[in-house]
Amino acid sequence: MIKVGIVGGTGYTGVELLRLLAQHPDVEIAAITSRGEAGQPVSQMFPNLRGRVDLAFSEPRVDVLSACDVVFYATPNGIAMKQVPELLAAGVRVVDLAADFRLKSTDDWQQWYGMPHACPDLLAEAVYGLPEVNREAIRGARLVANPGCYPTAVQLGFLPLLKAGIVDAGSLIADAKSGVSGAGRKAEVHSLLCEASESFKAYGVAGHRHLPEIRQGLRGMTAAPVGLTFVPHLTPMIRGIHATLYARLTGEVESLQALYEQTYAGEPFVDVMPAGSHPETRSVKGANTCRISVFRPQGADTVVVLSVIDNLVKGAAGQAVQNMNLMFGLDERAGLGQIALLP
Ligand SMILES: NC(=O)C1=CN([C@@H]2O[C@H](COP(=O)(O)OP(=O)(O)OC[C@H]3O[C@@H](n4cnc5c(N)ncnc54)[C@H](OP(=O)(O)O)[C@@H]3O)[C@@H](O)[C@H]2O)C=CC1
Ligand SMILES: CC(=O)N[C@@H](CCC(=O)OP(=O)(O)O)C(=O)O
Repeated sequence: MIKVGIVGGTGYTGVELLRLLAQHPDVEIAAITSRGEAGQPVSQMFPNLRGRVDLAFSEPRVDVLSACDVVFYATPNGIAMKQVPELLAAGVRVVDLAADFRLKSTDDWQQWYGMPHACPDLLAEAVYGLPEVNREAIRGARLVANPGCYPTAVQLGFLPLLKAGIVDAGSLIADAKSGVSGAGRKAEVHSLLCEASESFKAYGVAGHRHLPEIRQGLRGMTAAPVGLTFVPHLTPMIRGIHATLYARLTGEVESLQALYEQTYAGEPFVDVMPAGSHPETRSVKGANTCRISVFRPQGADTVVVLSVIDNLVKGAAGQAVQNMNLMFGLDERAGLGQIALLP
């Protein structure tokens, strides 16, 4: 059994990791941390885990985490980078759900996250954990940077078009909407019921920290210069991301539908919907799936792609488990068989 530690076990992505890992056939959960809840039994705080997780929250101490085979960081940005060098030195592998190891440029990190990087020497080694792009590098990696939620939906949506070189990579548009759990579990005014429900708004239009991450990923898919307009929105639902993507066709393609189906043939967690479908966020709620459909409205030169994920699963904890499976040579699908909840 693989001994797993979770740092940040009381946040939404930490609890989602617990839900998935408690059902994983090859995993033993060995440590779950929370500074605020240290000493409290996990199942007392989260009764859905009664009978499944028989541990109490502990302090995030490196000496305790060093006994694990792999540690997941489900913590705010800038926390993992302070502990990861010691864990790697102790032979522990790490999957960071935060952004600490996603950007390759320390200047970009400083600019978008507003703090100096604590271990810039590890950025080259860290593997960006989008399996549909980096599967081979993830196998055997010591340190995986799990992608952000918006970046997962947007990159998977654009990938077939950029790889085929049939769109203007300089004028891409990603219009994305997220459920409120994307903001995490900490108390904040903008995520209160009365603030977030029965309303809908864009935010971060001038620049969101996922912009450099998405741009970096898209640059790896094409030799052409990439230009991206990214506009996130907060929508009054709990889980889910719906990304509507626009690109201008510049090259010939017989069938966009066939291009998407061929690109993702054999991918266990990307589902290309039948032509003409409009994927709904509820069709992926609780599942590690990205559902995609592709359109060319009125035969004009604009391609429209619809890409939906659950921000907490394929956008965070599920993808992290998928990465762990690859790192340890397991079946990539192990523990990730959940079907979405309807309604
Ligand atoms: N929510 C989402 O949809 C997604 C989130 N992410 C990323 O995943 C990470 C976790 O997000 P989320 O679960 O939403 O966050 P939450 O705010 O819900 O939870 C954060 C967790 O981290 C712990 N924590 C906070 N500060 C520290 C610290 N200094 N040292 C150790 N533990 C700490 C908290 O517990 P305590 O304070 O008690 O120790 C808590 O358990 C973030 O980096 C986020 O950006 C990525 C993709 C999607
Ligand atoms: C709705 C909402 O607030 N979403 C978050 C993004 C989700 C996330 O946690 O992204 P990282 O992993 O990169 O931090 C936001 O826009 O800040």
